[in-house]
Amino acid sequence: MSQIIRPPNGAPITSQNGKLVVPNNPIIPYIEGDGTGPDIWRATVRVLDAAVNKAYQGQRKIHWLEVYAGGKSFELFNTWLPDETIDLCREFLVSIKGPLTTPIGGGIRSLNVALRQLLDLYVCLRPVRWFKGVPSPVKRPDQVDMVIFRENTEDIYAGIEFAQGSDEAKLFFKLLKENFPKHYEKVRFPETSGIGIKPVSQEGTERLVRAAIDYAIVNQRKSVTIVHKGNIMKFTEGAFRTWAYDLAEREYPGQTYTWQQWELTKAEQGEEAANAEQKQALASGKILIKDAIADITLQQVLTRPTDFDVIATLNLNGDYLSDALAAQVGGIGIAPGGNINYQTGTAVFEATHGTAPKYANLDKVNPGSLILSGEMMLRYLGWTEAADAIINAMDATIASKHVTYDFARLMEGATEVKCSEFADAMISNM
Ligand SMILES: NC(=O)C1=CN([C@@H]2O[C@H](COP(=O)(O)OP(=O)(O)OC[C@H]3O[C@@H](n4cnc5c(N)ncnc54)[C@H](OP(=O)(O)O)[C@@H]3O)[C@@H](O)[C@H]2O)C=CC1
Ligand SMILES: O=C(O)CCC(=O)C(=O)O
Ligand SMILES: [Mg+2]
Repeated sequence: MSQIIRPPNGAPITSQNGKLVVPNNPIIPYIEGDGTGPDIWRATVRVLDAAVNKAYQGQRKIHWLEVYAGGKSFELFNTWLPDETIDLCREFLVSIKGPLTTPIGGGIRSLNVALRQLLDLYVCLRPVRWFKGVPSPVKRPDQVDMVIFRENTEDIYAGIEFAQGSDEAKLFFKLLKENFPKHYEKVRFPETSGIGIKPVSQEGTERLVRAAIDYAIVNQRKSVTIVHKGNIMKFTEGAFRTWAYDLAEREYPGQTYTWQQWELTKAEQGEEAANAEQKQALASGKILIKDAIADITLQQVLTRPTDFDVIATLNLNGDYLSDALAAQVGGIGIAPGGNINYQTGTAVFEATHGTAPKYANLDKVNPGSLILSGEMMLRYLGWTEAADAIINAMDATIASKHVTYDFARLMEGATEVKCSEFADAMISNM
């Protein structure tokens, strides 16, 4: 690739003793993205620059560096994800991206997933909160205030899959037949099966759960719910639950109380004693670590949202849950996220939604998710005043009912604005 010109007046963000060191002129790589990516990026970058300028009056400024992935990269360099992009994201630590297309059923594997795996961004952090006035399908969207910690490097997304009839699938089934005959018997139609493998490790689980508990402590949250399908997938999702509980009890005995402890006390001393122990632990300010099976979770986040606060879950569950929860607070147009490695500091911020290809280049979709991902990025840098300016402008713009099509179609008395006009409105509301 190497046509990349580094901004001459910018400086890199670095990390020292696990803390980010952010200069006033950081270089931040960005990937425009496919489909609606360029539209929402153009809107977002203006809002982010305006917020930084408003907050710091020219004392601080982001120096943007375009790096390439997806369709634009393929057109320019004949490669979907150049090594240089990964190297630059690693070098400059913090970046932001638009969505990238992944073909279904064949073709290239997900570039989004590849970025997360190559940079080892083990947390996909997706906060879900409601902005006053946003149309929602539920009666009390204001009760939704959850933060999803989705494991981002393992599970079925590891990409160990063998296509039906391929040499790999044949070899794999031979291995299964010869070494694990009882398991092989369970594959109902081996000749016509594709196969996928789901690795879930103790290390991967622990670093994710540690990040979720640390977040809960710092942000004074009440609970962390471990969401899993451990009744069915005992040694992956079930183990995730056990490792999560064990980690909380081992590393955070002074700050957490777990349902696993409750079970133990109940077995040894009876339910009343267990209830009293939990009550006392929570009264003393400890965070409750509990768990829920993934299917019922999808119902209960709707029916009793106040039971959920921080959620720690596996990759696939987290993918489903984040889109479902986004719907409760107004949809995927306002669902931000960040992919983070808290050990190295490396992070790539991105919206929860995809490329929404039918709206590409129409200047139509809601840039809110990417703007709020940028807001998360600014907060991550410690640029709190600029992040607050974005939240305030988002509140004011929604309150003025100047909104993109997705909100306008459900909001009484709204004026539908284009993607770029929503950004204009936010900037004028700063
Ligand atoms: N991290 C990433 O880069 C991700 C990439 N993808 C990829 O994106 C592609 C398309 O995926 P798809 O499943 O269609 O999901 P998308 O999220 O791209 O779009 C689904 C629908 O969500 C709504 N939507 C999406 N973005 C916005 C927005 N900014 N404002 C308002 N509404 C929005 C639209 O709904 P409506 O039609 O009701 O207006 C749209 O039709 C696939 O290739 C997929 O792999 C998917 C998810 C994440
Ligand atoms: O990589 C993709 O195309 C989809 C990813 C996705 O849906 C997500 O991360 O939420
Ligand atoms: Mg998704």
